[in-house]
Amino acid sequence: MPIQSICVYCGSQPGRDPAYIAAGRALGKSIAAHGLRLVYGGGTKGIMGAVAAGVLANGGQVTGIIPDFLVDMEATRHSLGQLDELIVTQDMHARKHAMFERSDAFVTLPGGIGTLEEIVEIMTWGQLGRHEKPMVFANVGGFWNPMLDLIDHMREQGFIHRAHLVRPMVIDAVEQIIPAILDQSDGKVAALGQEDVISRL
Ligand SMILES: Nc1ncnc2c1ncn2[C@@H]1O[C@H](COP(=O)(O)O)[C@@H](O)[C@H]1O
Repeated sequence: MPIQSICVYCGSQPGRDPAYIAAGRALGKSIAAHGLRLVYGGGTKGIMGAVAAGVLANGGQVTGIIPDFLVDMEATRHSLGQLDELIVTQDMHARKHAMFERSDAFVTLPGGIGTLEEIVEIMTWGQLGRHEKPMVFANVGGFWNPMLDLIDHMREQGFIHRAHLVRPMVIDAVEQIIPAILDQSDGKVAALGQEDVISRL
């Protein structure tokens, strides 16, 4: 099944380093340039807003999936009207399920607790054999290193079972992410030969 849509998990805040917002915009641009659809949480601020803006500014398509209560928290409600598809769910559970169902791959940019929860759930479902969709940590400025260390620690201590099912890619350069996902889905990731920028847990 060809990759058609990319789910991006990321912070609803911009973070301290301007590189995070720049990475969000660049990833959005890359998604649009490859003719793929962005699926994301519908936020219009922070890195979430930057990714969506990056897609829309480059003629791409965006599906925002947002729970009812968060629509009302969005000060810029009108901005949601700029998305070409907006799905409003009853609650967070329905939202996360809809994001999973509509996405062919998952990318995690820097973010906070919400972002962490989202990618951990996707890794959990992978470990349980519920999907084989590509997963990527966009390791902007080494942001995810503490998380990657924790996962290594869990593995060393014997808590990562069926580890072959939980093998997200770790990619530093945002421009490399979409090509790596497309190559993985073609079974070509080994041929990339870029172990310095693309590694696997
Ligand atoms: N304003 C928001 N709009 C949409 N979604 C939001 C918003 N604020 C938080 N969220 C949810 O949280 C994650 C990101 O959470 P962080 O804690 O900022 O990493 C986002 O995907 C939504 O699920």
